[in-house]
Amino acid sequence: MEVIEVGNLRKQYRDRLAVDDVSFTVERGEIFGVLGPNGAGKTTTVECVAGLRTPDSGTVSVLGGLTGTALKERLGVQLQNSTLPEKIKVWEALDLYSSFYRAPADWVALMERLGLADKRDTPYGKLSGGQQQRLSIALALVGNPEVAILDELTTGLDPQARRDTWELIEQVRQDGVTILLVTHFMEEAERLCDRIAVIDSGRVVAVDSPAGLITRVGGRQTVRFRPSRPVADAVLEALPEVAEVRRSGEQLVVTGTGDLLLAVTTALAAAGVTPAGLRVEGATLDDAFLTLTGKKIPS
Ligand SMILES: Nc1ncnc2c1ncn2[C@@H]1O[C@H](COP(=O)(O)OP(=O)(O)OP(=O)(O)O)[C@@H](O)[C@H]1O
Repeated sequence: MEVIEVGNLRKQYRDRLAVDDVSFTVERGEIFGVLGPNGAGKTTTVECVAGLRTPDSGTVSVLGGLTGTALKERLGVQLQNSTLPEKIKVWEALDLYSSFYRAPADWVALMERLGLADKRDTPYGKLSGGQQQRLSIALALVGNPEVAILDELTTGLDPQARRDTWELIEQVRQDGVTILLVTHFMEEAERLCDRIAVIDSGRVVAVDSPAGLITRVGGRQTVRFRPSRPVADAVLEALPEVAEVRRSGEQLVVTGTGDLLLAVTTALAAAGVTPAGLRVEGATLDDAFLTLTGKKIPS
């Protein structure tokens, strides 16, 4: 069953077209990712889904078309740059937010799950960036939502806190919550998302599983090595298997398809070059993203 349906969404801010034409559906129990470069229109899209912005045209339906209070009861939202009053304490924020819902979660348990128990009496303004982020996730989940919208979930968290948050989100999904996740991080998208909409310049360029997106790159591989002596790019570029030759420090990075490794090593042997530290890598979600959008997301 579809929990979120977005059809031909369009949103303009004055002279800036933020969302041009975005359509996707999210199934119950899914973690659905919205991935795209800066300014692609991800936040605007999910704000429209959350009912916080009115689209200029197109349709948005959440949980069969709920609106107003009925929707707020069943939807949890964590938005980028949402701030709380400096002086509100962690427990006060959780207690206050839980009072907005008829059947809230146990906020004490949630506070513990997010590693905030020892910050219970700390004012929001005195929390670190990562702790503020974790509190905002807790506040999105305190209403026991059926659908959670999480925008840049782990931005600002250190690697350990990021991994802990991913585990938490996996647990939340196991509880049956449908999650719409905006992210910049390929690793996060690959680890968490069942399906991903890749958005670029306000349009959906692909919707697929992470593996499906990678397959679209068409078996692209990368061979890396340090040549024992200088070798001209043209030697490798002449091979039909080779699409691109780059240099990264002392390393040569050769991208291509087919039996790339054999073609490259044979050509190097013919040129009297030994490849040191030879590594072969398959396509990644980064490659798929680059192919689909022509842009690279900084990690
Ligand atoms: N309130 C606003 N008023 C005017 N322009 C806006 C507003 N909000 C966003 N924009 C512009 O609309 C475009 C899409 O922004 P949006 O925040 O939706 O993209 P995004 O993909 O979430 O980007 P980021 O990853 O940088 O958050 C951008 O060019 C942005 O500058």
